[in-house]
Amino acid sequence: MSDNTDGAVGAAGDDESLAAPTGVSRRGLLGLVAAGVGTGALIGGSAVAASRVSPSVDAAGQYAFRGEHQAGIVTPAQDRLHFAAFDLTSTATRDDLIQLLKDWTAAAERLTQGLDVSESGSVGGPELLPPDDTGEAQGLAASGLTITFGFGPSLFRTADGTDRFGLADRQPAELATLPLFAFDLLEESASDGDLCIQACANDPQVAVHAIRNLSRIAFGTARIRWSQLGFGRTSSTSTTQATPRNLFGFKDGTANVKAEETEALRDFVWVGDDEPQTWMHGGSYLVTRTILMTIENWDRVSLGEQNAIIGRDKGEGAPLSGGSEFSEPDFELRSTSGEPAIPEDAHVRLAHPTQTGTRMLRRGYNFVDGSNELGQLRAGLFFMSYQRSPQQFIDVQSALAKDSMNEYIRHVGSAIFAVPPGTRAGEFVGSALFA
Ligand SMILES: C=CC1=C(C)c2cc3[nH]c(cc4nc(cc5[nH]c(cc1n2)c(C)c5CCC(=O)O)C(CCC(=O)O)=C4C)c(C)c3C=C
Ligand SMILES: [Fe+2]
Repeated sequence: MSDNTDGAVGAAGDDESLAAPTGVSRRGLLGLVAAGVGTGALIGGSAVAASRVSPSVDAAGQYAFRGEHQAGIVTPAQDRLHFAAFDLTSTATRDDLIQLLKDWTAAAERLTQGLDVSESGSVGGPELLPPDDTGEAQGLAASGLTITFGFGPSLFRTADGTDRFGLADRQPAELATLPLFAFDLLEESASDGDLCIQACANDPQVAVHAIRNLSRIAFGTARIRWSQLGFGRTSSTSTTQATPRNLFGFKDGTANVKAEETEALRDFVWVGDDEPQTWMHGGSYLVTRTILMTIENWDRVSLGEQNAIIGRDKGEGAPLSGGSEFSEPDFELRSTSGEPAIPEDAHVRLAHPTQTGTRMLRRGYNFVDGSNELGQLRAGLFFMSYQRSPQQFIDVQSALAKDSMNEYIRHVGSAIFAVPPGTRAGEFVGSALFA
């Protein structure tokens, strides 16, 4: 498999590629069943569960769970997110952790095929027992679901240095809690975690169903520490996708590392063979930042000032030095008054590789989590970035200390996870860590 395939087997539903899905939707599956084609031949030779075989409500494709890299990184960013960070319970043992990862692997592989978590699923089990699957995804297609797992620093060593699971000597040197940055106002309720699961799909119910059922499987071994729903992607991760907009109304993701940039993925996203912890080869580091955006204040800022803060124009997303959306910014260009066309404290100037010396793959989502007593929305950007080294994020975030956007945002959550490489046939997620 090439560097950027990420295990895709179907078109899997980004807005531009929905027209040509090649994954087998439940509706398509039923048609083939009716035509006498054995279902075992269609889905990896495994028997298809009796559950969730009602017609699909859409025809989005599927992504293979197994592959060289975990799906959900360079996979074209789906429109919906449910993210959860977990802590192991105080009684959980190394064997419990391994069993959990095995159970999660089996369930995730089924879920990404649009199936219930087990063969008996939501309605196929005994009447006297709670069903294996909660059932709210019955009748829904796979919807491009990807499930991506990560390991936090506290899985390797607790805050007081305890090696709970015999993993301390397998901790990558770079996997450490991020430093406190200027303006950070971090809340424990949105930070850190032993494990994480990122579920992305084009149907919110499918993403929520995945997290709900995976957390149910973890009962007694791990529980959710914090979680976040996202309703609209704020990045494109493939050149086949249109650039979406964040809640400031700007195009976001224009200069992102894209799935088609094989060399950039190697240089900036995938952990290379030089990492002493071999179990991380082909993996990546995920940073999450819960960033509140004071949109009521932002909405009172003039268009010209908004453009100057970002360094791009709100309509096209073109750099203020001119051109169109994908033109390279010219940071040397000055206006007739002698001022830089892209201000010194503009977001894109400070975050640009010419300033930071690095890039990252951003995969964030918009969120609105209710409102406060003043009627202000608790809105923001759930920022996620994948990088070969956490230092890349640290360098960019440090450069953003001078960002004029800081007046309108507040970082309240922060976490880092080592995301192991893809799971091959016969393996469970992260199995090389325990070898
Ligand atoms: C530490 C990394 C970054 C954080 C945190 C971050 C927050 C953040 N960004 C926007 C809006 C935009 N960001 C844009 C570009 C951009 N942002 C980062 C990094 C972080 N952003 C990078 C590396 C880049 C690319 C720089 C480049 O190479 O040109 C843009 C412009 C469009 C684009 O290229 O994506 C916008 C708009 C918000 C609103 C925000 C926090 C709420
Ligand atoms: Fe940004």
